Amino acid sequence: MKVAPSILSADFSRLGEEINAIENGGADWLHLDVMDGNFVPNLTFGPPVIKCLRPNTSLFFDVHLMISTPETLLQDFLDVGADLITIHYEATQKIDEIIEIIKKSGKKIGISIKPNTPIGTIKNLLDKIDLILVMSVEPGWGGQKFMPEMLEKVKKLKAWRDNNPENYHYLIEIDGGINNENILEVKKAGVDVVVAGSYIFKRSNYKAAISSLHQ
Ligand SMILES: O=C(CO)[C@@H](O)[C@H](O)COP(=O)(O)O
Ligand SMILES: [Fe+2]
Repeated sequence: MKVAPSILSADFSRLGEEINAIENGGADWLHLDVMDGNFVPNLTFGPPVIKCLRPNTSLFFDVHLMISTPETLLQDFLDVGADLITIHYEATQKIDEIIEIIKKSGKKIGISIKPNTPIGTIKNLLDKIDLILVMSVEPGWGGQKFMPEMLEKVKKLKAWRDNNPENYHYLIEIDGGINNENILEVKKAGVDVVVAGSYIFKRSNYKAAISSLHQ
């Protein structure tokens, strides 16, 4: 299982150093939470910040777009070095178009769903995507409480993929409230990639925090 620290809980005044520290601490991916103050009430950063971070690390850039109509900024995120772009199912009417554009660019495409969106809603997209991101908190902030009932979505996604390996190749990622107390349950449900923000960045030893999620 891969661990993708979310820089949302990092010290933004020292972002480059923080990323080097989690890279040296064994992070597999870097999770970048982009918020627009519209799809979610919070605001973070956009393509210029990601562009500055790109030469600083060789980590895989897992960009989680919590923005309305992501199609308008898609090319910018591709241009600044995103490796995987995850858009929210609830944020656009143009999912098929977005999937096409990202696939043509050679980058990976993920779809995310909020806690209240049933998993069946996106079933018809699963054969076209590289990753499905199950939100285990309401998107918008780090440091919220994990919603264990979201693991039912993970179990369904795993069963669908196991039963249809020719058509389904997606990774299952979970995001929100992950820590050393729920990680075993999360792993057992079938998650391939865990995002963790506050659990890692609130600790002084990032390596130990990342290792505790890997085990
Ligand atoms: O997308 C989001 C929040 O909307 C996340 O990626 C959070 O940043 C995860 O933070 P923790 O819940 O692990 O503190
Ligand atoms: Fe996220």
